[in-house]
Amino acid sequence: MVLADAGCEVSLWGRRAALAETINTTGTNPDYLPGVELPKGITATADPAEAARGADFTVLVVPSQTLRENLAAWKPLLAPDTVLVSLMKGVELGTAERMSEVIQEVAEVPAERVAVLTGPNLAKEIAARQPAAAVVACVDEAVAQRFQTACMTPYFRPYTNTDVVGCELGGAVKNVIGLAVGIANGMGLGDNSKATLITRGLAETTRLGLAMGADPLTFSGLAGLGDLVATCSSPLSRNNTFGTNLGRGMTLEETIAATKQTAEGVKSCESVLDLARRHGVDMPITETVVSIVHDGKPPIVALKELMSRSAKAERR
Ligand SMILES: NC(=O)c1ccc[n+]([C@@H]2O[C@H](COP(=O)([O-])OP(=O)(O)OC[C@H]3O[C@@H](n4cnc5c(N)ncnc54)[C@H](O)[C@@H]3O)[C@@H](O)[C@H]2O)c1
Ligand SMILES: O=P(O)(O)OC[C@H](O)CO
Repeated sequence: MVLADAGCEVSLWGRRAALAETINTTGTNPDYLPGVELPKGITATADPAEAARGADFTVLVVPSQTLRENLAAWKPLLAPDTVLVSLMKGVELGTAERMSEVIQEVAEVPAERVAVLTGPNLAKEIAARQPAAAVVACVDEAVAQRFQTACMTPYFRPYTNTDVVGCELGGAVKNVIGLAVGIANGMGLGDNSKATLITRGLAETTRLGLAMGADPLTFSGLAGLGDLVATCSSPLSRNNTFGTNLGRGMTLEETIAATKQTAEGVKSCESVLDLARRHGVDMPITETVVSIVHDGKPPIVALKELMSRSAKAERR
């Protein structure tokens, strides 16, 4: 929608031919954005070759854990010199790779051909054309500027950044902190507790970023604090809602069954913890989320353990 509103010709791929046909004939996507009229200039197709043909930008947005498999199939179809843009906010399980790393590896393209769009961008609010800002990150600033121009509209304001590592970590770790805040919310905890999780969550994100060569200032920007605030305060966030259901006492199976869309933090909390361990970084909130979501630790027990850690200085 944003690209079409910005004047681009958009070819949208989806797995289901019937849904692509509905989008083309009704100008709406009733399964994902009911009641929203899509702009002219979007053509949907279930044929990836048709979607990829001649594209200046190939925008990738599937669940993070399926990207490698999807992109391997699409690689022969990509237009020469196309810039691959990731909208995904996850870290791959097993490899602990960021999405731009998976893209470079699978598509065999240099970092200069890969950009990331991230920031406080809850889909339903964007679809309602409510004002929002975002970050386009690429190691090549000129490439980031090209995509910035391609997606700038009166309601969508993208900034550029060359710190791809920081921008991607901000997007992936905020989902884990969103789960933690949701759990606190579901347990009936108040705003002091949630503000503590957000602030200390940002501290552990920044520690990981520093260890991985990111610019610490990125984390006080849209990809860090901005997205953290949106995710941790909105019931529209799938990660936040997932955590709230767990905190209210639903089992993991019940919570998964109640979640219709992708809550990236559920899988990425494990890969973020993997990254932290590889880089020797302490991420106690992430560790707590993993223990609740994957090891079945009752939230009340995990909370007690988190609060009884040894005393520390705020900044180390
Ligand atoms: N929805 C948002 O507000 C939002 C905002 C910014 C970024 N993102 C990111 O976008 C990514 C995707 O999330 P989403 O909101 O689109 O999720 P979603 O669950 O709404 O949609 C995922 C889409 O991927 C398809 N899909 C599922 N498995 C697939 C597979 N194996 N191969 C191909 N397609 C598959 C689904 O059919 C669906 O159309 C995530 O990384 C998320 O963090 C989402
Ligand atoms: O619904 P969530 O939790 O995946 O969050 C959506 C976006 O990432 C918010 O910027």
